[in-house]
Amino acid sequence: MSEAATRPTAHATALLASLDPLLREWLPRQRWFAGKGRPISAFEPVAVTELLPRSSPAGLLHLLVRIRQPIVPAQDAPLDAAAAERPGDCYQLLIGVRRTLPPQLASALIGHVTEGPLAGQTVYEALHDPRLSALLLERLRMPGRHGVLRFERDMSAGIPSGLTPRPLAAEQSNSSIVYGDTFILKLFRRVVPGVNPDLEIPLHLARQGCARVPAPAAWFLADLTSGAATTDEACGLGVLQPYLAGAEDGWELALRRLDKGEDFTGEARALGRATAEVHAALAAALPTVTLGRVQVERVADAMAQRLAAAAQAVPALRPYAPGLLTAFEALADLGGEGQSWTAQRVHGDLHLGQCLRSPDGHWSIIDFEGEPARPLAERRMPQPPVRDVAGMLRSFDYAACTGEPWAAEWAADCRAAYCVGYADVAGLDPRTDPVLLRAHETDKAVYEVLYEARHRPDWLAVPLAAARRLAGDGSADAAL
Ligand SMILES: Nc1ncnc2c1ncn2[C@@H]1O[C@H](COP(=O)(O)OP(=O)(O)O)[C@@H](O)[C@H]1O
Ligand SMILES: O=P(O)(O)O[C@H]1O[C@H](CO)[C@@H](O[C@H]2O[C@H](CO)[C@@H](O)[C@H](O)[C@H]2O)[C@H](O)[C@H]1O
Repeated sequence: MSEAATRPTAHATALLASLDPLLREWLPRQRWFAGKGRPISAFEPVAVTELLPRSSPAGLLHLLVRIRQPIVPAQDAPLDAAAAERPGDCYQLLIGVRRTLPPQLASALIGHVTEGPLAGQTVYEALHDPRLSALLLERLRMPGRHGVLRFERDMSAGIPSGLTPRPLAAEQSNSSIVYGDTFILKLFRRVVPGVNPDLEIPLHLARQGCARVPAPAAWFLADLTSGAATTDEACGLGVLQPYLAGAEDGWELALRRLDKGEDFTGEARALGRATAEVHAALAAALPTVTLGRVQVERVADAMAQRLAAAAQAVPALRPYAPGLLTAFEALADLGGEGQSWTAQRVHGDLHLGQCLRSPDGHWSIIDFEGEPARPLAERRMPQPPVRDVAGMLRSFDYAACTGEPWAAEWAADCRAAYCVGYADVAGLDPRTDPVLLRAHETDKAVYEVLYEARHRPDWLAVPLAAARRLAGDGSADAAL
C-alpha cells in the first residue's frame, strides 16, 4: 500500500490507538506474523471496516494495519542497511468485540480495552468465534461492497448458508476457516497492493477447466487507492474454495511411506503429471515470453545476487558459494551462445506440502502465492516452468533427509519418476536441459538455506547438504 493510498479517519486512528498496547503483545505471538524478533515502533491504520456493528452479543471489526518496525541488521541483511526502519508490512486482522468473552472463546482473547472508542470492551481473534466466521461466509455469499471491502463470487458455484465453521489448526503463513467440510476460506494475513496470485492463478486455471486446483467460489478484496475499482489495483484479502475432505498432503504421505520403507515413485510420477497439466493450463491462460540472451543473463545474475546475499547472512553457506556460482555462470554462458527458453506463469513455491491427495488418489495443487519473502511483482513474472520442477525435486530430498539412514536412493527414484511423469504430459523430460535444471535447483537450495536459517534453524543442515552436493565440491565436506 503506498502512503498516498490510505487516508485514515480520525475515528480509525483513535480506534487503533485504543488497541495499540494489546496488539503489541498479541501480534508477535501469531504464527503468521513475519516481523518476529523486532520491536514494533508504531501501528498505522490503513482501513477500518465495521463488518458487524458493536451490538449484543458481538461486533466484528475488519482492520488493515501497517506495522512499523526498526531495522535489525542481523535479520535484514539484504535490506538497505542505512535505513532506520523497514517499509511497514500491512496485516489483515479480524477482531471480535464483546463486553464479556464466553469461556469457550477464552483462548481467542486479545485483551481488555481500557480507553478510547472501545473502552470497556473485550477484543479477541474473531476467526475462533463461530458466530462471526458464519457472518463472514454470509457476506461472501452476497456480492457487493462494504466500505473499502469488495465481495465477489462465481455465481455458478452454489454456496449453501449455515455451514458450520471451524478454524484450521494447521501452522500456517495465513489463516483458514473450514465451513462444514465443504469450503475452506483462506484469509491472507500479510497483504500487499496488487493482484494476489493465490486468487489470480486458481481463477485462471478454473476458467481453463484445469481440475488440479480447487476453483474459487467467492473472494474479497480491498480497494485502497483513491478511485480504484479494478481488481488490478485492489488488494486480495481472502478466497473461498471447495474443501478437499479427507485429503492428505504430499509431505505427510511421503514421510509415512518413507517411514514404512514403502515406494513413493507411483505418487511422484502422478505429481509430475499434475504439475505439467497445471503448467499447460497456465501457458494457455496467461502470456508466455521467450528468454533470450539479455533476459537469461539477467536471470542468472539475479540468482548470483541471491546467492551472495544468502552467503552473507548464513556463514555456513560460504564454503559452497564458489561451486554454486558455477551453475549460474553456466546458465549465462548458454544464453550467451544463443540458447533461449520459454517462460510462463508458474506456481513459484511448489513443494510436497502444496500437493493434496484426495482419498480417490487425485492430486490437487494449492497455495499459488509464490515464495512469501519475494516482492509481488517478481512473484508474478513469467519464469521457466522448470522452476516448479526444481522445487519438487528439492522436496523429495527434504523428505529423504528426515529418514534414518539418509534415504538417498528413495529420493533419487522419486526425482526420476517425477520427471518421467512430467514428460508424460509435457512431452519433454526436464532432465534433458541439465544446465537450466541445475541453476534452478541451486537457486531453490539457496532460498531454502536462508528460509531455514530464519525460520527453522534446526533444519538448516537439510538445504546445506544439497548446497554441498550441488556445489560438487568434495573438499567442502571438511567445512561442515
Ligand atoms: N482446498 C483445500 N482442501 C483441503 N485442505 C486444504 C485446502 N486448501 C488448503 N488446505 C489445508 O490448509 C493448509 C494451509 O493451506 P495453504 O494454502 O498452504 O495456506 P498457507 O499459505 O497459510 O500455508 C494446507 O496445508 C492444507 O492442509
Ligand atoms: O508452504 P509455504 O508457502 O509456507 O512455504 C515455505 O515453508 C515451507 C516449509 O513449510 C518451505 O518448504 C521447505 O520445507 C518443506 C518441508 O517442510 C520441503 O518439502 C520443501 O521442499 C522445502 O522448500 C518453503 O520453501 C517455504 O517457502
